[in-house]
Amino acid sequence: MTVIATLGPKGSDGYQAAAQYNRHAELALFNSIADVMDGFRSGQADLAMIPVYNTREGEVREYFRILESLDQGYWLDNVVLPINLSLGALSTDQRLDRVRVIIGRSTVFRQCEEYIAANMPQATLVSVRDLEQALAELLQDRPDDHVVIDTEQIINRFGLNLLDRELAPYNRTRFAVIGSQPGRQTGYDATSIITRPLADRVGLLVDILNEFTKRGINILDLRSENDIKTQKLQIYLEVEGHRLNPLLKEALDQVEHQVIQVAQSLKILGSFPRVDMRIKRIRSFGFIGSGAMTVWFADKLQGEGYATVICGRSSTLRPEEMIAQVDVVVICVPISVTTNLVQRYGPLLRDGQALILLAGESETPLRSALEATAEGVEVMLVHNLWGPQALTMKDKNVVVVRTRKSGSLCSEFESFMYKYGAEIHLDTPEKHDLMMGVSQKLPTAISVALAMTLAEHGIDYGDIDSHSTLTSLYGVLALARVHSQHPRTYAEIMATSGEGKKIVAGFLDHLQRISALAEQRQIDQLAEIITENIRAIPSHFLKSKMRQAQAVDAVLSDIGFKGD
Ligand SMILES: NC(=O)C1=CN([C@@H]2O[C@H](COP(=O)(O)OP(=O)(O)OC[C@H]3O[C@@H](n4cnc5c(N)ncnc54)[C@H](O)[C@@H]3O)[C@@H](O)[C@H]2O)C=CC1
Ligand SMILES: O=C(O)C(=O)Cc1ccc(O)cc1
Repeated sequence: MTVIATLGPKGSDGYQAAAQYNRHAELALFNSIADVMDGFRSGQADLAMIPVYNTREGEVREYFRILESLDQGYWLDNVVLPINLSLGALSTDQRLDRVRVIIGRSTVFRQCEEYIAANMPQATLVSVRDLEQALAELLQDRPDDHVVIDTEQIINRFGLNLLDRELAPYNRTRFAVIGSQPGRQTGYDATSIITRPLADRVGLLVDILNEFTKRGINILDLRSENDIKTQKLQIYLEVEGHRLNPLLKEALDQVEHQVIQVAQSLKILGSFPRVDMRIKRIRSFGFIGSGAMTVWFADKLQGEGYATVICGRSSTLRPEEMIAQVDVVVICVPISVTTNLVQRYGPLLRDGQALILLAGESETPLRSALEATAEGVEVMLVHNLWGPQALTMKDKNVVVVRTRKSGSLCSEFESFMYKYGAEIHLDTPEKHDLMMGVSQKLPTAISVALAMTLAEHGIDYGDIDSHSTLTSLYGVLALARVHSQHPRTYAEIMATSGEGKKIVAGFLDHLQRISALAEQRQIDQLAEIITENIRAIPSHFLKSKMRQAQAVDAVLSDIGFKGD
């Protein structure tokens, strides 16, 4: 039978946490965290349960030092226990203003500070290590001005009268479960790490955090302490992901060898299923479409603890069945079939579900989604401006088009993207499509037309680099990007409808006019057009983009980036 070492006595919060973790386990009860750990180390118990954080007290200070010396154990799980503290007395008519002594454990006193100050400010607090023994003595001596604070179970177990309940509301304690085997990977994990005492170094903390941030790894907790003897800084971190996750391994490796630059300066305390204090309304996402972007988002959502189901054209699970099972339906198919599928599947959603469109076009698909779904169905469009090859969404743009039917489920999806660092921009459907005319339809059309022109005139691509100016390189880079990815993605982009169409149409008119003026050698007029353009472009925009262009020039002229 499993034996768990935990804080006693029977009925206390430590006892309840261990019983909640494994109700069949035998519990070995101790009076201090250090004794609990000694019990585990000496082999008296298979697991140890120690309090690490309380919503009212903050961190439990001893645990930092205890964990630092954790040499033969792993932090492998957690228990979050609501703590309900009650007041017990020997008589039922005990008046609170006559109480002289309150008996309890020190942590309980800290949690009930406000209650004691408000109701028994005159009382002396007697903090005991061994509550069991203190209560036995109380029952023997029976002083009429003593009361006890602890859980209701303890008050009842010692036959005391319950005077008041819930002395400290919103009181929850997180306990760490320590075992001798590392925790298994569940896909929704966190890892806790502590550093050895660190030598002073400018920017150390920022540089450590940056290794996680640039890999899109969320930091859940950060604390620091000064080592008692050396007064050097020690940092405790809890980050999302399992210690076997390649990105996390890479980040930890960089922190140890590139940032701190001291071997063995990090100690991984363990990986465990993530403790979720936030309230989530969405449990599951169902995707219609099983392409690259679906796989990308489903993977990230799973990492956030959501269940995901994917329906492709050839999967056995049909969208009709899937829709009935999930909270949020995501349609992520080529732009040209999005509206069709919205019309087909939108009516199957019921009130309380959400339909999220992941697509590069907004006006027509959203209008159909609003028409096709019942009044109580949430509707929103998300257009991520990165491709499926992106490692993370950190600092990448995403356009979110909310509708009058976007509610809390849609907000939860937005929060998920916010959490992982996406730059969220809210647009109307028309604004989205207009701006995609500028950033997608037109540049793609130009790149495609340029490649066709080069082919038509038999231009040798080997001559491009040797004859390019700094300015002409940009167009060639766009050409390369468009022709290095899935042709269908860019064909779909060129064929989108909505406000963006007028950008391509306007461009063609102006190109023709410029081309005619050039043909007629109207140099003054052409220069006048450019001057007018300069007046229309905000000067701060021009300046800032020119600075960026020069930074790109510097990279491109670097020997490693010169074309070969
Ligand atoms: N690939 C990219 O770089 C980006 C794509 N997007 C958007 O994501 C959406 C999906 O794009 P990808 O995943 O890249 O496409 P994809 O071509 O990789 O996958 C599309 C999926 O839709 C399915 N599909 C095609 N026609 C269908 C039909 N008639 N009925 C049912 N399913 C059908 C295909 O079987 C495939 O599973 C598009 O709306 C696109 O605008 C957004 C940003 C970037
Ligand atoms: O990676 C790139 O350059 C892209 O342009 C990716 C991309 C493709 C399609 C979209 O709708 C949004 C972004």
